[in-house]
Amino acid sequence: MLSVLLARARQNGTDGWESWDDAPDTPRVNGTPAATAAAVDDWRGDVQSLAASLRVGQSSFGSSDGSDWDSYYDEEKERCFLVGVQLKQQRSKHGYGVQESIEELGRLADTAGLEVVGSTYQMLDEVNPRTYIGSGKVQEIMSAVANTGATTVIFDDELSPGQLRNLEKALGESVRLCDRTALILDIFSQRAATREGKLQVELAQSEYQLPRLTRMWTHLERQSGSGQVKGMGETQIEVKGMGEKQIEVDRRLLKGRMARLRRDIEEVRTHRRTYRDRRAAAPIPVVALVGYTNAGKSTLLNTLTNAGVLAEDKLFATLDPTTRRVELAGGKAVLFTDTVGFIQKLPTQLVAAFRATLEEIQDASLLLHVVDVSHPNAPAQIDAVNRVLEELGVQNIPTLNVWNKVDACADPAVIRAVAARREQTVCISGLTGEGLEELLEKVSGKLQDSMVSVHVLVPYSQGELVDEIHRTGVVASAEFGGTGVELRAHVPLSLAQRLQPLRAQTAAAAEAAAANGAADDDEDEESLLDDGWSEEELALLEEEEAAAAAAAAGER
Ligand SMILES: Nc1nc2c(ncn2[C@@H]2O[C@H](COP(=O)(O)OP(=O)(O)OP(=O)(O)O)[C@@H](O)[C@H]2O)c(=O)[nH]1
Ligand SMILES: [Mg+2]
Repeated sequence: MLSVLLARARQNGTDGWESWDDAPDTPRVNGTPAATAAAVDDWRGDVQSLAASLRVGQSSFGSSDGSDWDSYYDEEKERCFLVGVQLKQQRSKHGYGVQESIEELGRLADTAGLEVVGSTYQMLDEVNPRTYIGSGKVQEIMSAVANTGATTVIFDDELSPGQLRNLEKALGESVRLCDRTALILDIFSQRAATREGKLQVELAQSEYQLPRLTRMWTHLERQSGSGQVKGMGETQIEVKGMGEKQIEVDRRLLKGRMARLRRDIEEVRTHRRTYRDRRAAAPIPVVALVGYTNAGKSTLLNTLTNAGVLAEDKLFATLDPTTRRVELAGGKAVLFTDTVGFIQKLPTQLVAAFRATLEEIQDASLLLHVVDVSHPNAPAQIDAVNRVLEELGVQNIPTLNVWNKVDACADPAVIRAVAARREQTVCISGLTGEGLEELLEKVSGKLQDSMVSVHVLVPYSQGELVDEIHRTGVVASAEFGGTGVELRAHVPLSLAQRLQPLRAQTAAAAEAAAANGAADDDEDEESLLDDGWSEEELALLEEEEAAAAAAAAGER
């Protein structure tokens, strides 16, 4: 249903074919013949302004058909040609189609500072184990490269070391080969800002390079000039020759470097863990913003908190988590954490590398799954994000679906109506501020759901606990008595556990205790129930305790 609505909401018609019957079998190679470009030289100014006006509101990656004159004349940038493959059995209803995936690859190339001059794709029953695509397609790419002046060919899927070698041989020395994984790794290495981020990316790059060392050599040797995608040759190893023996030496060097990187990462992580533990001791609930890259997570954090986080129309604008405090209605504080965006075909090395950074997500009390609901591929992006969340083992953390950029939808009213009918879904615009009040209300409600109710008597000598209950919980009543403050409140579980010694005795419980001759100091279920803990809360408490014990055992 959502996909139908989204299709209707599309502002720009995109794809050529919806079913396999419509799909062209051998798509034409797209490119800009040099001769044509020369012929239109005089029109250049007009075409450039036309191209610019067409691009308003879109990415700077204009068309995928190579008719991007603006870019054609950009002498500064490295020109690249994109190649995709659609496997017939892979085309699912919600999945990214090959054209959409190539368009996204184009945006990644743009982010990495490359100029896209053309693209092509092929539909296959299965990939060619030697060259990934068929030999006819390789020929087509060779002539497209000659026509467009491309110096780099980027494949939309990860190529095996053997496929890279064979394709490189076929395409010749003057063409640089790259795949989606190397491109994403390159963007990450350009953008990583913190020491931890940089170390993680370097480790991921090394893992990618290790089995491809021989081809990296040829790459490095040819790359003595300057190229803008340096991903594959980034690791600082001296390459002197090409003999097998030297390869072995370098493999060993690279492995040594990887071991050092792992140690350094562990050290940085230990520091961060200490910080997190400290934060956990003053339990302010953490709300993590997760979602597809470019969904608008940083914009939302900025609008909510003036965080000043870089938000831009680029993929992977954010790599390092930023955490900001937000006050909800009633003065309760929560921490909002912005995280790295996800993408379909996310390289496994990167999921693993960023697992540590993504611990921010694992610690969260609530996830906000931010979706660019104006994007034609929103359903596929939602699926891709859910898959990564599953991989990270956080699919059980309570989640609110945040449909962002409703202002950019062709028919916002329809989207709003659908969202209103769905559970746990809020429609917002991080840009205009629409829906943010409702969002914060829902956040507050969800957090309260995940809290337990307590009834405690806090002595005046422990006034700081009263502050903490007010700050992190929702207080139903507070009475100032002779010895302290009697509070009924909903608080986070960890605080509830610390408050257990201060449980207020109800009159009935006190009587029962007197009848038994002594207060029962066993924290058994009944006495907890007397203190106002519901059976459900007790079950929750037990569950959480068991989970915490299991997690602690796992860490050891
Ligand atoms: N029209 C519209 N544009 C938005 C909205 N929210 C964000 N954007 C735009 O979308 C682009 C991406 O926004 P970011 O906030 O950088 O997205 P992100 O999810 O942080 O992206 P990554 O850090 O790359 O994962 C920017 O150009 C924003 O201006 C919105 O509500 N409406
Ligand atoms: Mg961001």
